[in-house]
Amino acid sequence: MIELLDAVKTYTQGRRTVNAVRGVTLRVNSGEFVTIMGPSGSGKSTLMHLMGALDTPSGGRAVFHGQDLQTMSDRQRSLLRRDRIGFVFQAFNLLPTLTAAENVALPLLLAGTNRRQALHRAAECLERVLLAHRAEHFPDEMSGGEMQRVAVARALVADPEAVLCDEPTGNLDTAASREILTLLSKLPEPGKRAVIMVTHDPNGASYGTRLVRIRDGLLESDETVRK
Ligand SMILES: Nc1ncnc2c1ncn2[C@@H]1O[C@H](COP(=O)(O)OP(=O)(O)OP(=O)(O)O)[C@@H](O)[C@H]1O
Repeated sequence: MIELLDAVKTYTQGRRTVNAVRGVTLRVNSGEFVTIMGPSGSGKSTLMHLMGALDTPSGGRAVFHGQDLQTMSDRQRSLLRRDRIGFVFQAFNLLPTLTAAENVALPLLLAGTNRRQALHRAAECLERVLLAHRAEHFPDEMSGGEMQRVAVARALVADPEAVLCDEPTGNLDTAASREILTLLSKLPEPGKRAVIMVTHDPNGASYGTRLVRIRDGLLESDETVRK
């Protein structure tokens, strides 16, 4: 469903060039929970941005369900992200003035869904992350683990085919990390959804079905994780 074919990403700042991703070929299928590990600066986030249509490669190809990202307009790519990909980041990125339910509903509201329907769907997603009882709470009334569960619910609200997570447990204690990882490990469904997670935590990688290691912008290894 998501493919990188000899993908290259080069950043240029003035006369300085950084080869963040130097030719990576990777195919992620629905049903998989792929974790990406590697040293700081090795290109993990850049790789995730390419797979999530947040960025386009400078060379090679990034393909989502057969569609080449470079052939899409910015608007088409942003609709792809809105409707078919969910994102979870280390910093939760919840809006402080909205309740949990409103934060989860926001992507649908921005897409034009009516408020009643959007809040109904948000309630379903909050139930899925076991937070129905926090629907009317504001982010500053919740723990870090709860805020990240709201962020997972928000990522699921459009029923996406891929959920991309960049260090989702980076700000959480061990117990909350475990909860989030357990939750994420239940999201992949064959024929429906894949989860891709960048992590520094080897324990986090043990929740995945496949571990990809990146070093110096290149794929170092790609292995099935034994349960
Ligand atoms: N927008 C940008 N402009 C210029 N250089 C960038 C940009 N984004 C990333 N880089 C550089 O590309 C390289 C790879 O960065 P990336 O963030 O993908 O690594 P990472 O493995 O995710 O690192 P970390 O684990 O520290 O988050 C780094 O050298 C970084 O400085």
